[in-house]
Amino acid sequence: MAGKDITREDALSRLDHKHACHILLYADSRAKLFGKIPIKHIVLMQMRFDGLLGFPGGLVKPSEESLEAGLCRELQEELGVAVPVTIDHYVSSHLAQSPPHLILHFYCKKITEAELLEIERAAVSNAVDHGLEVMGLTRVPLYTLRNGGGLPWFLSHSFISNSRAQLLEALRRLDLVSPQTLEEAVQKAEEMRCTVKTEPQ
Ligand SMILES: O=c1[nH]cnc2c1ncn2[C@H]1C[C@H](O)[C@@H](COP(=O)(O)OP(=O)(O)O)O1
Ligand SMILES: [Mn+2]
Ligand SMILES: [Mn+2]
Ligand SMILES: [Mn+2]
Repeated sequence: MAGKDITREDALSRLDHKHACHILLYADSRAKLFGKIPIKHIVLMQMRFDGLLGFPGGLVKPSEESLEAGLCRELQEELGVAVPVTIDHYVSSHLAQSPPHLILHFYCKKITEAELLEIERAAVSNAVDHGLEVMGLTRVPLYTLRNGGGLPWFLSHSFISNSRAQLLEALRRLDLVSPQTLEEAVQKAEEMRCTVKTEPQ
């Protein structure tokens, strides 16, 4: 996605801009798909009201609340639980090219598998936005099956704003997927996206 990364300080100096904060919550897992494919890590995303994939979070007004307080508020609305987020979980700020004057702050936080399960449970029963702004939470498959299923097919879906780039950057930075697996998955997803486009209308 076009646009450019800027510093947190630069971002916060732009009071005439809109600010949004989103977070990648993840946990280690010993689970195995079909009893043999190690899951290794669980990464949470959400299916939004507009049919696009994105991370939990939302618009924050720095003049009224800190970025982290605003993100915590959004997580309460969208996940139905209080997820403590501090500046320690802050990763980056991105000045979007379009729409203009929108800055996207990104966070990552490692939690336990039990905490992540509790979030998934609470989202359905407690989140005010469940079934409205948030159609539901999803886990990101981090493995690649022989037929290309898993991460490649997930990456071939449509994502909001720069959330796909945020996901890829986080998977690299946190070493949740090997560089080779990630590269291959991105490549396969590209091929699939092209295939879908060429199908007869
Ligand atoms: O996951 C995301 N990563 C980067 N940018 C995102 C993500 N989700 C949305 N956005 C962009 C595009 C949206 O218009 C704004 C506001 O976010 P949103 O979550 O839709 O806002 P509310 O929850 O409605 O407050 O950020
Ligand atoms: Mn909001
Ligand atoms: Mn929201
Ligand atoms: Mn949101």
